[in-house]
Amino acid sequence: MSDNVTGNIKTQLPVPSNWPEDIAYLNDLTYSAAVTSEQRTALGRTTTDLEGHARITAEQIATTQSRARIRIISDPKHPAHKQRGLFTASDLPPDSFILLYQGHVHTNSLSDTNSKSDYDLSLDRLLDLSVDACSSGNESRFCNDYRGITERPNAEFRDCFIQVPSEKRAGGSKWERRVGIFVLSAGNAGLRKKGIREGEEVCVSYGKQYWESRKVVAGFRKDAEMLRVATAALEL
Ligand SMILES: C[S@@+](CC[C@H](N)C(=O)[O-])C[C@H]1O[C@@H](n2cnc3c(N)ncnc32)[C@H](O)[C@@H]1O
Repeated sequence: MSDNVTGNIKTQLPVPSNWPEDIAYLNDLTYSAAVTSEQRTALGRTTTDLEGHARITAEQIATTQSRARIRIISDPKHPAHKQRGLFTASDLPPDSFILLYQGHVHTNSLSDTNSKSDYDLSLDRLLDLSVDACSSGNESRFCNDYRGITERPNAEFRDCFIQVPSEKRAGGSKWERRVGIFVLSAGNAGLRKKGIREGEEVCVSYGKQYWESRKVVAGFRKDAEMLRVATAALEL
């Protein structure tokens, strides 16, 4: 087994500043009992299947907190005022890896899904698995949608792989599927060639569907504030 493999498993980052007390801080994914061993196996890949995907090293995981920090948003004009956001702790060039999206992996069946979660992200559509960071996760759960904050997103969710030990695989390791947050590429015109500067907020696009479904949930809950925020996000 290589050092990388051991390192990925043993990387224990300290609970970061501004972490909420009622949420468990995770160093790796946890799995619902409903996730089958076949689904777990299918999340693993041999090196030949990894074409086009970033391979995240143990060192990149261990240095997460030198790139990403949580801040409580004090600007009253920010649409997530008094909530938390994800900010960079150093200058990050285009396409660089920021951090992994940690949380609880669950199947997309109704009984295994927390319909109230604002932190649920698809992990693998074909396998019908998602990662929910509602009750446990890492800094990534605080990444806000760009609408009302910046003109456009500066980061995105991307599929990636990390190396984990496997007694069954030759070489004693396998590559396992994760979702990470990455700085957007520079773009053909090079408009984003500066990447993200130290101290800037990391913002992705949740997609219109996220805000549409929040509008529906707000209607069910008769939550006027939630409806206002979702409507405002959709108007931008
Ligand atoms: C995944 S959480 C992001 C972290 C959140 N700010 C927190 O402190 O837990 C998603 C929630 O953050 C808020 N949020 C994220 N982006 C927003 C935006 N652009 N405008 C308004 N609210 C936003 C909404 O309440 C949304 O449901």
